[in-house]
Amino acid sequence: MSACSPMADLATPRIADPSEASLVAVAYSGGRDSTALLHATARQARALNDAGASLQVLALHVHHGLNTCADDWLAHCESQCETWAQAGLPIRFRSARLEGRPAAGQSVEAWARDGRHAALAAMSAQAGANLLLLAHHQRDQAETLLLQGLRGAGVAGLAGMPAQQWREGLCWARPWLDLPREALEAYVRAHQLTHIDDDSNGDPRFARNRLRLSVWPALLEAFPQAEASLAQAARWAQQSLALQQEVAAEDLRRLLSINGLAVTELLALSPARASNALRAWLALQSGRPAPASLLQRLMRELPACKVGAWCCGAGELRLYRGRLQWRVRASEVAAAEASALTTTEIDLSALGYHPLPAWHGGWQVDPVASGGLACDRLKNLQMRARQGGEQFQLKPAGTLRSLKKVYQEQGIPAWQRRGPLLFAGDTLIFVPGLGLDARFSAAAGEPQVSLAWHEMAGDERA
Ligand SMILES: Nc1ncnc2c1ncn2[C@@H]1O[C@H](COP(=O)(O)OP(=O)(O)OP(=O)(O)O)[C@@H](O)[C@H]1O
Repeated sequence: MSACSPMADLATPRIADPSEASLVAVAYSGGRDSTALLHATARQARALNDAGASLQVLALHVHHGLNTCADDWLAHCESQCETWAQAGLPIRFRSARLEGRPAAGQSVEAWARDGRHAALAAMSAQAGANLLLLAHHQRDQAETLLLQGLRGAGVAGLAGMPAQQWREGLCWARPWLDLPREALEAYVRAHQLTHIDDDSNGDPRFARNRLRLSVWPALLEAFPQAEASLAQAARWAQQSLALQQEVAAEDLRRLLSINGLAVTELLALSPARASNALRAWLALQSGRPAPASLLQRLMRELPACKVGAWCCGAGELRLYRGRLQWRVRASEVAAAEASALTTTEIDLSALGYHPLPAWHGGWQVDPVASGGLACDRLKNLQMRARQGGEQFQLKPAGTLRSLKKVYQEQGIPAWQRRGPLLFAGDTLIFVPGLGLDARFSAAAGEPQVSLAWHEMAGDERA
């Protein structure tokens, strides 16, 4: 495969061979880079189809409704795809238009990015695509690292953009992240591709534009290797981030119980390791990175506290009997209860996070080696609110007991008993806070997954 082959090196647990995927989505803004990526992907799909595969490429365009030229860009993208399709490339086109405007004080860039991501995810899901390609390249990665550094980011920010990442059952992949911008320019020239030029790229109100226009030319002149070196620095940061996450997961396995995080044991760790574990736990609880100020405060105050409460997004942290617990605030719980009265049919067979805004949370599905739910049981499940009278078996050698009794025995506080229950038909199979009903634990060697219910923080629910 050539250096510009967009589907090279995209091996993932689910798509080991790209020819197995019948639909590959490409995020197509109409700009130079995504035009090149879409064209190269479609050409490669056609070559694979000639060799017997059956691949379709889905070009996904998002109309942000911000620029007066946005209608023209949409029309350009649609007509370009039509032209390519007529020339025999296996391309289909879809678009979505963002509604509303950024709120007063909200960053336009952040609003557009969040809306675009949601629209791309929704269009991919609707079409049945689980691989979405983005045209970021090495220069974008180098810029991201610089911008994050200038904001004072930690390792997670300095790691830049991942080459691939599963979110909500969709693999977001950047196959050209290691390619210099010049390689894409050369591809566009070689194939005489036409693309749009977004005039807002010259607007110095946006930090990335200021970096591109003023800083980058001077930087390159003084340090010609800057792009490759910064991208390499992001790769080292990605490795460090992975290591931090592994250490945090190991520590949390020891420190966590159903009653929360053991504070004495946490503080017995080195300060760096303790704040690493705390950061990971807070992010798991609230579904988003914890503010650095909260983390610093907790590290300072916890050693001197026996009881305490701290605000954390829409949630609240409580220290009680040596354990730190996180809970959604009472008003949020009431809203969640009100919306949780109906049965929701759900298919959890895709790995990753499945958001359920109406239930104010989502399911995280991860592969495990043992103690999980068999993969062939993940379709046709139902979520229901607790009605009373449910039966649950906690241990393999135990008996079926009333859920209420199991909650009491395990010391689960009332506010942790509100997550939705997961049923297969009439049988309760999973309870947030308690886990999987032991009768449904998959046999050793069987493909299986772990399930976890995460409540969303309030600002995620908007
Ligand atoms: N409006 C959009 N519709 C669909 N995908 C988009 C859109 N804007 C950006 N993307 C995707 O995100 C990637 C990075 O976005 P960025 O804003 O850096 O690109 P761009 O300058 O708009 O266009 P390009 O990267 O195509 O030159 C794009 O390469 C493309 O894959």
